[in-house]
Amino acid sequence: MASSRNLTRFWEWGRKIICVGRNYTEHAMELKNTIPTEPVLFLKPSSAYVREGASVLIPYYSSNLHHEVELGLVIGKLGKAISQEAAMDHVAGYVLCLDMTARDIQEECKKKGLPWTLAKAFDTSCPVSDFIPKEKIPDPHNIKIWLKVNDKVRQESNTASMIFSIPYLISYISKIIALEEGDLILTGTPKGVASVQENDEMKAGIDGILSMKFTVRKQSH
Ligand SMILES: O=C(O)/C=C/C(=O)CC(=O)C(=O)O
Ligand SMILES: [Mg+2]
Repeated sequence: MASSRNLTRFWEWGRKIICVGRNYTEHAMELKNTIPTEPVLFLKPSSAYVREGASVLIPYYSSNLHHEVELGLVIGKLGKAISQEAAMDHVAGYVLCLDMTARDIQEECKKKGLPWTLAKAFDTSCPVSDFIPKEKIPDPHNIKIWLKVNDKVRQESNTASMIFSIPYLISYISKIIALEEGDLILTGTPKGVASVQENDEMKAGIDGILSMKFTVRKQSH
């Protein structure tokens, strides 16, 4: 039976946010990571969502918050162990996302062998754009995504540079975690990640499709 919920406002449903890391060679290299042979996965809670008009917060325990602009895949129907051939049938649309990352905390977690939750999953760590219907992006492996801070370009790349394709990611993830309507997959960030400061304005976009703006504020204790 079809859901009565509005998929174009999937962030209100409280479904899963599954993030892929190190999916662009030049970004893996800028952080001195090896190039992965399988996707690197982590999760964010739905409380991480933030929409234009609200601020992105620097967590009180971090002094190095990084932006990561990413293409997001909005899942339209339930699937487990989805084949690569069927994968695109499970995509209902797209969003532009920021995977906000407390890089100083992530470095500490990596050194201590701890999970990345404090670095990646805090409230406001997942700004999202309006929903983009699937038909508006006929080839998601050939779009330009970009991010500016205070009008200066920081990230600019084509999704053609992803290491693992979208069908591969959907197939790989769904063997481990069932994908449900309203889930979001972040496909990884290209190179150029860097710090933002209080009062900075982040503007990000997909060429020819949309753009979005967020202001950075400090979280009070
Ligand atoms: O391994 C690291 O140092 C950092 C990895 C990430 O933050 C991965 C991503 O979130 C990404 O590549 O988009
Ligand atoms: Mg990321």
